[in-house]
Amino acid sequence: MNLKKDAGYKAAEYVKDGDILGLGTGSTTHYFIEKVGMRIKEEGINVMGIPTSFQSLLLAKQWNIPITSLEEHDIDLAVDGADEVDGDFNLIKGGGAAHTKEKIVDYSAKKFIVIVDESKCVDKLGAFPVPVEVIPEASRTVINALEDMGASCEIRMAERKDGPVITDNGNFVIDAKFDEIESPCHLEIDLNTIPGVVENGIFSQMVDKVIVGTSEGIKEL
Ligand SMILES: O=C[C@H](O)[C@H](O)[C@H](O)COP(=O)(O)O
Repeated sequence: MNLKKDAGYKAAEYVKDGDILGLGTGSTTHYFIEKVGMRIKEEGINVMGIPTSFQSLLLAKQWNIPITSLEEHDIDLAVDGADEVDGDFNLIKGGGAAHTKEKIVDYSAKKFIVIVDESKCVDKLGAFPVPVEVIPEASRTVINALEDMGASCEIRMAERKDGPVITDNGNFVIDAKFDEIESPCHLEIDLNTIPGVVENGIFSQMVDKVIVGTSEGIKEL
């Protein structure tokens, strides 16, 4: 049973001929991109993708999905994963450090579908730390500001490289753990007012549908 694959493949059913697609990042979106590639090959549908990361760019190229950009096109449908989803469709994203481009793409789409397995569904956001992308030179002052807001912070370290994770945009990521996130919408706005913050991983707007892979089958919320 592969719940991420179930959700990703289901979302690909919403792709229509001629669509411009926002291609999210991560292990769940992997299956969406794969299935879109299969539909291009088998059904001959005509779509183009706007990637949210080097990961989704490379995967899209592997599946022969034509690539375009926001300079050229508006997005009909964006499909993306999440690290947490609450009952009001607020999200935490950025477990793969891709949330800045994801937010640009997802928020600009006419329709935004989130795909997750059931482990990502929560009553309240916050067990997963909020990823905050920062200009490297601002790390210390941003951490000070985040701590003043009640978070405990860590600069995310790379696993197969010495030193910090460097995002696709050349920045650091601070993982900010808040005890409670009372208002995702306010926190999303407040975090972005700290000088040096590029973007944070709270997504409190724009989600049209959540597709959840569960052990009892697909649920569409
Ligand atoms: O930065 C990464 C993205 O926000 C991902 O969409 C998110 O972390 C979920 O990834 P996965 O589907 O691999 O759990």
